[in-house]
Amino acid sequence: MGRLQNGAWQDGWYDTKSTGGKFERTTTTFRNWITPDGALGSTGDDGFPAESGRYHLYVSYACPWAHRTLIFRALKGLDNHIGVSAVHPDMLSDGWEFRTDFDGATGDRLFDLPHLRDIYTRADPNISGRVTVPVLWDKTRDTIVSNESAEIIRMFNSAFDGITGNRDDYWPGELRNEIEGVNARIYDTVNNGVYKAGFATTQEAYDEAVSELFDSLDWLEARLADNRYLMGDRITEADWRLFTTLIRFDAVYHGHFKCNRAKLIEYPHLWGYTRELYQWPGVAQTVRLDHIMRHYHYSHETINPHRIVPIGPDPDLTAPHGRDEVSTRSAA
Ligand SMILES: N[C@@H](CCC(=O)N[C@@H](CS)C(=O)NCC(=O)O)C(=O)O
Repeated sequence: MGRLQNGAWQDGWYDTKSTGGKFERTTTTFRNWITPDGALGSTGDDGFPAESGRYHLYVSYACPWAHRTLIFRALKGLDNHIGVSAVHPDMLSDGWEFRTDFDGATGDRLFDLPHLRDIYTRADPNISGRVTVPVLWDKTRDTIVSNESAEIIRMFNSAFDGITGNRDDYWPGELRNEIEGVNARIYDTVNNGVYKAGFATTQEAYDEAVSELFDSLDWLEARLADNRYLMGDRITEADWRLFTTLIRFDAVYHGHFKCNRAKLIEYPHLWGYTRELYQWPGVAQTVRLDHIMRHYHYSHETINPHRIVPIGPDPDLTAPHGRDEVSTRSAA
């Protein structure tokens, strides 16, 4: 793993020395927005109109942030409008690679380049920063629209509605304030919380992260006892953002990242909720536990130096979820 410095690749692991053993996620670089007519979005430049076949998504099936974008592509009927390339699950000294010797790793379907970093330097030859997935690429302007998953899912939520006719809304105006509050806690203590626990290099940093994580899982368990989804009876982006961490929890975060006060399957409401979301039309195809297991255990040499991929749990994600009863209860 490494980063680009003025367009040149430098190998190296995350620096936690300067932050007292804490893992701190850096901010993303490309922040343009696709809009229905190419008008300026919240940040970046204008000129990225929604068009079928114009944009391409680079993902890792292992990555929870990229996973969000794959889910929104499926939920919003964008499969025939936005192509996908999936990297190899091993992220080693060259960063994400387009090798194809793993089932589901497609290679770079646009340019046949060897590394994801080549996509970044194609967009900007002097770029500095981390080379992360997801990346949303614009074939017309030959550049990166965005590499921020939270914003890509909001583009997918509405920008292409005129093309697909799919008007399902996971970011409804009347719930936005509440969603932002819930997202903030889940991002900090759950989505990123598992990484803060797993990448901590001091006991104090680990203790703090893991205790905030399990406080939040207790809070979510209580919330989902009386609410079918985080916002009640309506599924929103907050649920999909939480789902990509929950679906990885017992497979990698519990063992590999030492988030082992409890397993997900020990929380009846969170576990039923995870199964319901997994069984949502189009979602199961976006979940690749083989990529997830391989990526984390094989790529993080500092945590797992022998790169042994454990046998892993094999929970029945297709078992009846029983969540319809929660809706009935809260509606009654
Ligand atoms: N803010 C980004 C974070 C994406 C991210 O951190 N992706 C990880 C994979 S799970 C990655 O590509 N890491 C490579 C690196 O940090 O060098 C987003 O949500 O889109």
